[in-house]
Amino acid sequence: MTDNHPDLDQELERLSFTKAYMDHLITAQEADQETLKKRQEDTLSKLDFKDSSLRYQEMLAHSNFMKMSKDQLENLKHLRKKPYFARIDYHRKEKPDQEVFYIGKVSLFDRETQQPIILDWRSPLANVYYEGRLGEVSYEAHGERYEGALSLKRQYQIEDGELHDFRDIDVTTKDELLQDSLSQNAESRLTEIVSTIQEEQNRVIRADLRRPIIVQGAAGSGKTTIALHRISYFLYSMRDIFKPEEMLILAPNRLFIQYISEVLPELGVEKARQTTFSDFVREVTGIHWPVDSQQATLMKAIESEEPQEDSIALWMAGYKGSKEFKQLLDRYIQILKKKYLVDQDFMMGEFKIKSGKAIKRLFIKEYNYFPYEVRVQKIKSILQSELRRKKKQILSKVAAKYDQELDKALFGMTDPAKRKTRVSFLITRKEEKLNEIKKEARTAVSKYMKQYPKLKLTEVYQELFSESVFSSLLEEDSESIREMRKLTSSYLKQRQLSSEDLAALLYLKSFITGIAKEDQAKKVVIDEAQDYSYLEIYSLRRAFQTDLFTIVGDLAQGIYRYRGLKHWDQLKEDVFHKVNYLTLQKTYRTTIEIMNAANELLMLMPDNLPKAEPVVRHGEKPLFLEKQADWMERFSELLHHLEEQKMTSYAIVTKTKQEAVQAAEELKEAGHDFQAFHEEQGMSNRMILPAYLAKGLEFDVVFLYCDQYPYRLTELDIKMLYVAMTRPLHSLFFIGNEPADFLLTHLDSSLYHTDAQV
Ligand SMILES: Nc1ncnc2c1ncn2[C@@H]1O[C@H](COP(=O)(O)OP(=O)(O)OP(=O)(O)O)[C@@H](O)[C@H]1O
Repeated sequence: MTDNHPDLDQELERLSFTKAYMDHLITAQEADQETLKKRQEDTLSKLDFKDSSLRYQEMLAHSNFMKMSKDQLENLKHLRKKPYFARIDYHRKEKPDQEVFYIGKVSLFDRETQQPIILDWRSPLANVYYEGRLGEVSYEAHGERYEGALSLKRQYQIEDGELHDFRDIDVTTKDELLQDSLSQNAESRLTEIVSTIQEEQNRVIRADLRRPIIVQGAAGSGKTTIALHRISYFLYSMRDIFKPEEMLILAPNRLFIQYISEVLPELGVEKARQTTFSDFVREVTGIHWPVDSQQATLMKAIESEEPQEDSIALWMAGYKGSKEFKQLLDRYIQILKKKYLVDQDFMMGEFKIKSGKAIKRLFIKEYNYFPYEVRVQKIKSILQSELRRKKKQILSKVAAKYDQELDKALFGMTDPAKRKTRVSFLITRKEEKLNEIKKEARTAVSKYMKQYPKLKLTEVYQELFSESVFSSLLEEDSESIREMRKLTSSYLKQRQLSSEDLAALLYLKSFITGIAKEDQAKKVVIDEAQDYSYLEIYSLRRAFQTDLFTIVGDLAQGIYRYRGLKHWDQLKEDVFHKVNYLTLQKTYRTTIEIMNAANELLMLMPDNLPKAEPVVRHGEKPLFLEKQADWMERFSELLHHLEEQKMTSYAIVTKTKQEAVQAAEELKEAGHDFQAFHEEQGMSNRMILPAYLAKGLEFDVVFLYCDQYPYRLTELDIKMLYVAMTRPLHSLFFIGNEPADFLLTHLDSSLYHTDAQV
């Protein structure tokens, strides 16, 4: 603690003042709660079964309000433990004096003076703290730029409402709070980092919210964390326009969703919808056929002896995510569209209500922006209302015509017998005619609408792969394409899908029916975006009709490269307009020693991928442990030693799923209980999982384990190894038969230890 700092008393006083103010608010809120509860009980006691639904609605509104203020109360109590984490002293040019601002997770205003007691970290002025060095600093708010001078940036460590420490940051001192935060242990969840957001990260969070953003960030550079903070910033800045439920977060798998979900309440974004691409498409299309996951395709390819280039499954996955396939779908969509081009006149009996030309025009031109089925519904309403309008006119016209004839007969015919017959004929005929018209009117619209097709998504997709349709759409032909058609066709016949079909289904659906209102998202965040195919992202963009995408990923970790994005230009050029492209090069997760080894591995890859720059934090070099007969004892010793060092979360990462299962059994026999991976089971502090599932996660200690499946010098294996090596925060071990199992022989031997050396 900074015991003899001249500002210590002032800081302690400030904290007490803030806490006292919060206490005052808490007491007031609690009293409000009591009153509300009483009122609710009162209403309830007076309620009887004859009461109107209005009364019930009133009660519901009441209880919602109670819940809201209960949440507010909980938040306030939680906040009291750490009301703020930083302070800035800022002198805005046009103000007479310098002002002091305390920055916290949410703002708090003095109710009487309206002065901020705490400034929200997302507020425009707080940007000065993240961006600014001491000296001249400006900030932008409500479209205006304010100039000023920053004379102090101070960070606080407050725990349970007690001030533990505070430090001033200027250009020369390193950000110690960041160092402290990084040396902590990994819980089985992601944490919130508002107090230590770095400049390059802040730029991503606050980048123009109305433009799509793509972030290429190194492993551990904070992409996931920053993407979530950007949503929080988005919701704060656009709170009048967007609701949290309108946000969609797409994560790579369910395990990952569990991993991020706990940080969401802290950031106020827990109501954002979180799902995977596969679950999302299945839900919006309502297709619940079994789907072969992309992991399954990857695993099969990894476990098989066949060279990956020869795998038809991988080739198919690549093709079905490609731009070529999208173009083929576009041609198919044109064929489907033709089915909707009805151009018959809309008649009610012999009366024309609307010309076929005008109806077709509505479909092609006026309603161009809507999906086909929506256009059809709109045409239906137009026809209904025109019919209603014209029916009246037609009925009175027809009636008038008969009345005229009647007049003629009554007053023009002299022979009474003939007149009688004629009049009675006309009266009956008039009645009949009017009834006929009314009857026609009742069914005219539905009869006309029958001309429009009723397309079923699965059937449409199946039809695409029929030989005649497919070959008519194809620009080039090849053996692989023909095989893909046949395989897909027979798969679909068995009512089965592979995950690569989902993007195409979503794409087709967006043209045919569109996405239901409740499934619409106004802002989309895609994590691990390198693993998405071109068509997956294109179909999402098309389905939501919005450009508000935050896309974060790392091409170096693109283990699904056969299907995923090869470079970001594909999205920048083709999918979005005016993309903001940013990079995150600094990496925060792991130590310099681990990152150096991982960086060197990257160099084995053909693409010229930029190395990640670790922030200054040292640790042990990775250690290779030979899997000899006594390896389990050595492993137990290591675990014991690491536990003494207070490491809490451990993962054993294998290359294949099969190896993970075998290793889990072997370890269990030796008394080490590591939870075998399972997407649904969630995170634990001792896990064993294949590399593809470890993507995005982190642990204090990682053991890369390899017995039967050594990593080969292929792009896919290098990337998987890279993903696995960048998971630990503190320590990395290789357990295998020889260093070559982990391609260590291709790295400089000074980058790692072997068991014999220690
Ligand atoms: N500014 C920061 N202050 C403190 N910790 C940070 C900061 N930025 C990132 N971290 C920490 O670094 C780790 C990596 O962050 P995150 O998982 O978001 O990175 P990522 O880029 O998504 O990683 P990967 O692509 O390897 O999965 C997390 O533990 C996160 O809390």
